[in-house]
Order: sequence, then C-alpha cells, then structure tokens
Amino acid sequence: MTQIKICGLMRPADVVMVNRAQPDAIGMVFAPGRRRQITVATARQLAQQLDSRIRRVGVFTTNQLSEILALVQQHIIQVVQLHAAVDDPRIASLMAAHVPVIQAMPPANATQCQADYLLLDNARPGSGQVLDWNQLQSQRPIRPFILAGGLTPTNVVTAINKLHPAMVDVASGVETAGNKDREKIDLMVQRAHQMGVSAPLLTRNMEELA
Ligand SMILES: O=C(O)c1ccccc1NCC(=O)[C@H](O)[C@H](O)COP(=O)(O)O
Repeated sequence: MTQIKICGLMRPADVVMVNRAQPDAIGMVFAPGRRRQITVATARQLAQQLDSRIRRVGVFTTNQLSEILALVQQHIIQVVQLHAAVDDPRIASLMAAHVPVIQAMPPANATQCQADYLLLDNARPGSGQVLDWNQLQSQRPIRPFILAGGLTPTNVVTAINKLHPAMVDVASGVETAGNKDREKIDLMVQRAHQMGVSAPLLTRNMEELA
C-alpha cells in the first residue's frame, strides 16, 4: 500500500469526494496568489466536514509563521507542508513547536531536508509537471519520501513501481477543467493503495493535533 495525499481541496463538494475515496491525507493551499488558495473560513468549513481519519495538511510558501501556527492551534490543519528555501528558519520554529513538517524540494536538494517528511516536487508545485523519473531512479533518497509532480491515475502505477515512494501527492491529475473530479480521485486512491510497500508517514504527534 502506498499512501496518498489529494492536494488543493477548495469546495465542500471536494470533501464529499475524498470522504468517499479515503486518501490518507488532503492538502489545503494557503500560498498567496495561487489558484488553489483558500481562505481560513473556507478551510475551517472543509476541515469540519472532512472524515477525521484523513490527515489535514496546510500548504504554504511565503506565509508568515504566525499565520501557519494559528491554523495549527485552531485545529484546522495537523501537518505543515512548506515550499521554501532549504534552510528556511520557519522549519526549525515549527518543529520546535512540535508541528509535523513536510519540506518540499527538488530531488537535487533531497539530502538537505531537515524536516520530518521529505516531499520531492518540481519547482512549480501544483502545475502538473512531471519530475524526471529516470534521473530520480538513480538518486533515490534513502529515507522514505513523498512523490509529487504531474502524477495521474494513468501514470501513478508506473511511478510507484519505478521509485517506491511511501506516499504519492497529486493536485492537477485528479482535476477536470480546474475542479476536483470524483472518478479520477477514486481511481488514483485505489491504484496507490493497491501498489507498493507500506511505510508509516504523517504519524508524529497526530494524537495531540487531532
Ligand atoms: O497546488 C497548488 O496550487 C500549490 C501552490 C503552491 C504551493 C504548493 C502547491 N501544491 C502542492 C502540492 O502538494 C501538490 O499536490 C503538488 O505540487 C503536485 O501538484 P501536481 O503536479 O499538480 O499534481
């Protein structure tokens, strides 16, 4: 079983789809100016409607540390996913506050990951661009990692067989015309869960943060 995160939920209808499909985690994007950015009010509503077995990840870029911590303290999110420089000081601050952190980075920087979880993604997150899997195969990280970047129901099985990620992460590949698509989400979750080897991820401090 490979775990799966469905990223970029924006509407209550998206929550209905994931509650049915049962991915391991979902992502809510707070990155300023991005198409999938949602407000705190929308995030609170989505979090309340989400099945409590599904982890709630907040996705951030240039956001203030105080904004990120407030979302954790209000139990809107349980895990922070940061797309930032490798040595961003917010990572150490969040970890010192016992907040589980996913650090997103291109494969070339993977050894510099200082966070709880490593996410391999391309330089334009959420754009649907596929990473260079052949190159990644020759420089696979030794620690468990999350794979993102242009995954779809069609290519996810090949990606898992080639790269053995502990979790796959998808935004564009489960959308049609910019909205989440129920059939694509169902297929993506089924295929990820049927494939690969289970590695525990996104488990640290979850009881405290539920
Ligand atoms: O999804 C976004 O719009 C986004 C914006 C800014 C920072 C991160 C963002 N998404 C992060 C994710 O976890 C996506 O699932 C990941 O980048 C894969 O996206 P895609 O290639 O579209 O499947």
